Amino acid sequence: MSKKLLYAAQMTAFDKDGNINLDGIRALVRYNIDVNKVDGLYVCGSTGEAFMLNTDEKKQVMKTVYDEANGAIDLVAQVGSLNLKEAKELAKFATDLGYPKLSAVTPFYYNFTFEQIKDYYNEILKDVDNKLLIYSIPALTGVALTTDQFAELFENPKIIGIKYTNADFYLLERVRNAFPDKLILSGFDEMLLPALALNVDGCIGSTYNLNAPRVREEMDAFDAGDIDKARQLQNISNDMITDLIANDIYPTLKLVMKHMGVDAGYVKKPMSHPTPEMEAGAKAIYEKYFKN
Ligand SMILES: CC(=O)N[C@H](C=O)[C@@H](O)[C@H](O)[C@H](O)CO
Ligand SMILES: CC(=O)C(=O)O
Repeated sequence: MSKKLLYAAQMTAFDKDGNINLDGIRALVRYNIDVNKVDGLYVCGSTGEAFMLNTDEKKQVMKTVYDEANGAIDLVAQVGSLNLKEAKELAKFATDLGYPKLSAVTPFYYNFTFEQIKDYYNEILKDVDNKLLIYSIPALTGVALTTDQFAELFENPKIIGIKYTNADFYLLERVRNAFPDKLILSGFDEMLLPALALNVDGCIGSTYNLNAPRVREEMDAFDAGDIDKARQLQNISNDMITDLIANDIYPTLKLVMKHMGVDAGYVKKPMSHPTPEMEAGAKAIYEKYFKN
């Protein structure tokens, strides 16, 4: 049985005014490699607040992460954008840098038809020699692809898998069995164990920036057939994720990181800057789940 893959969704550090902080980004990457020992990073996704960045900022983030990782781990550049020209430009930029994989969110906001979505993916990949994971997150995009639609997208051989951020386990079972050779990575950290039960290849998530060691232990327990242990670990993780969400997850991820010795700076507005109550909540999360 091959080992499950653990990817952190890379955060982007900002200063108080919303400018990207490259030193903070480097420190986060180092922590993910040296302490979390992740297999890879998902760069410029939701957790990276990338849908609030301009093209040049996205390029700077991709370059800084690539540079700091220095070939030590796998890297996935999320290039999807409602501006297809930007998506293409980023796909070329990340590929030229050396990113071994791309990903693109399904185009959102306008109710695009499936034909339009298919054109979008094929267009992004047309001029680049790279592989791509479909980023499926229906709760935020409103786009829920079916098994048949995934099959049509997979007709493009450059499309190698799915980042599956969806609570629909019926669909996950259908998709996993329809495409045994595709890379399927689970995107809801709080639903990892049921996704493992359906034989996903691993996971990508925001909370792994903090919680990767516990999650590695859970996946190893699962691989070893120790489901009770995996369930206990998922239970602790889910208490932690429930507390993170109640405290406002994006700024709180960064606040807890700071307790771990990594200054990840601020989130970007319109996300919220921390209040004293949020700071106290983050300290409590750190002490309860991470201080040893
Ligand atoms: C929108 C978003 O951030 N999704 C992440 C990955 O897809 C997850 O890692 C969640 O943050 C996490 O599962 C908490 O709900
Ligand atoms: C996995 C996730 O949270 C992201 O899109 O960044």
